[in-house]
Amino acid sequence: MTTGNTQDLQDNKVIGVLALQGAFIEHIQHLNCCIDQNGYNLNVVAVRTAEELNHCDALIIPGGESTSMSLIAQRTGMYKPLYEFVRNPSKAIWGTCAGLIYISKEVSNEKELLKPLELVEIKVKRNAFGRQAQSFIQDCDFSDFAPGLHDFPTVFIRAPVIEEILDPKRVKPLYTLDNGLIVAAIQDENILATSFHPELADDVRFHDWFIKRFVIKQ
Ligand SMILES: NC(=O)CC[C@H](N)C(=O)O
Repeated sequence: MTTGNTQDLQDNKVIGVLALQGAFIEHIQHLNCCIDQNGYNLNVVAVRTAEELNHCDALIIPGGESTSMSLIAQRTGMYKPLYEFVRNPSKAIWGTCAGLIYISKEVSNEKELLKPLELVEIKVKRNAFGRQAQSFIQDCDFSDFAPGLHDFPTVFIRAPVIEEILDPKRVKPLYTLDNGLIVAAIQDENILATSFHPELADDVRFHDWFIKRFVIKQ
């Protein structure tokens, strides 16, 4: 019998972090910190194989280099398992930076060799702020969609932006910078895309919001 309490909702759910390339260790560390701080009954695993993927209830695709991530996925036979997994509406999916690019439907530039999962109905522009030297951190107030998430130190490293929402019925923008660039969006109720790297901030509140909103659905 489910009492409907948080414990039942958590019951050993597994959050996978795609570990083919990029900042997957930092995501794992942030998630485990949230689990330690809140006593969530959750597990976090690095995902490199279809077998590991199949045990997951959620998948985070980290920042890094999307062309490399894409080539490694193809060469390791992970493209098809990932393509199918992310289309399961019972799974929570979160792409950060290169991960946002990798789950997008269309990429408007630097798309040679890139084979995205074409999940999220958006067109993205890679390296939209310029090169590494133009990377930046700014405090953002995400409290409109994430209660209490004020003044979050938001890290943009050679970040993409969402140039166009291809299906506004399914995709809603969550955050737009003062210059009008969309840097966070949600598709349906289970897919999150962010241009920035919460895993590189010395602050786990964004990951805790992801766990509550997308995984245990508190
Ligand atoms: N920090 C990042 O993930 C950068 C993304 C990278 N510039 C790309 O286009 O794939």
